[in-house]
Amino acid sequence: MSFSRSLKEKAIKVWEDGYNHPFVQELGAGTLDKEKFKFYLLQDYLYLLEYAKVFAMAMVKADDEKMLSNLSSITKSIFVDEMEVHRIYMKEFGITEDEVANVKASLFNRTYTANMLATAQKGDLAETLATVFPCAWTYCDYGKRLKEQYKNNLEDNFYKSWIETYAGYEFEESFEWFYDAIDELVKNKTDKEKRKIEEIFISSVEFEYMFWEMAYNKEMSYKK
Ligand SMILES: Cc1ncc(CN)c(N)n1
Repeated sequence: MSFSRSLKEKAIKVWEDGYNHPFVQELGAGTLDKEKFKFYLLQDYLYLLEYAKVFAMAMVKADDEKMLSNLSSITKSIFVDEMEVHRIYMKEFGITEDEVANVKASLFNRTYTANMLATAQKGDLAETLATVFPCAWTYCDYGKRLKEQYKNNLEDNFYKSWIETYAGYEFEESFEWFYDAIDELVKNKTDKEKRKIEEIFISSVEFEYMFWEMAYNKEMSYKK
């Protein structure tokens, strides 16, 4: 198995805990409290703005045309395809543009995005891709699995658009190039440098888990 594809196994415990998190499972079953989803949606909107900046930082580190073009396409797909899901649900919830403009990022959301941006700022291109790789890969994996697991009641599921977006071919296509790109970038790295990339990847899987947890508990800040 290639280095990039083996990364999931390195984080398998928290990866599976993420899939089995009540937020993800209840979303799949269609039973998730809409207020929890609304909280997630608004926080995720802010998250995606910061996530897109990591790709902009990756572009500055890239030299070849293919890499630049892939990074530019995924950034476009964040604003066009992923944000479309947000627009659908925001309309459904009657969330106004004013409301969106006034949302404050939760403490954990700020922690997660600050970590991604700091990794991108300090690291090379491989490290920058490793910090955002789980963001795309876990969503694709969870989306596909939910679609299969809950196929019998998908039509009536309020969260069908979310599931179908992340289970869809377009989403997978937007980041599939990551596997070969990471394998190419680590070719000349030492074992120690590869371990660092693994650690960055695992951290982001952990952050993804905690994002579900934050949303499920609608946690804006610390608890006393
Ligand atoms: C927190 C989070 N992580 C990942 C994704 C999928 N790009 C997302 N929309 N939100």
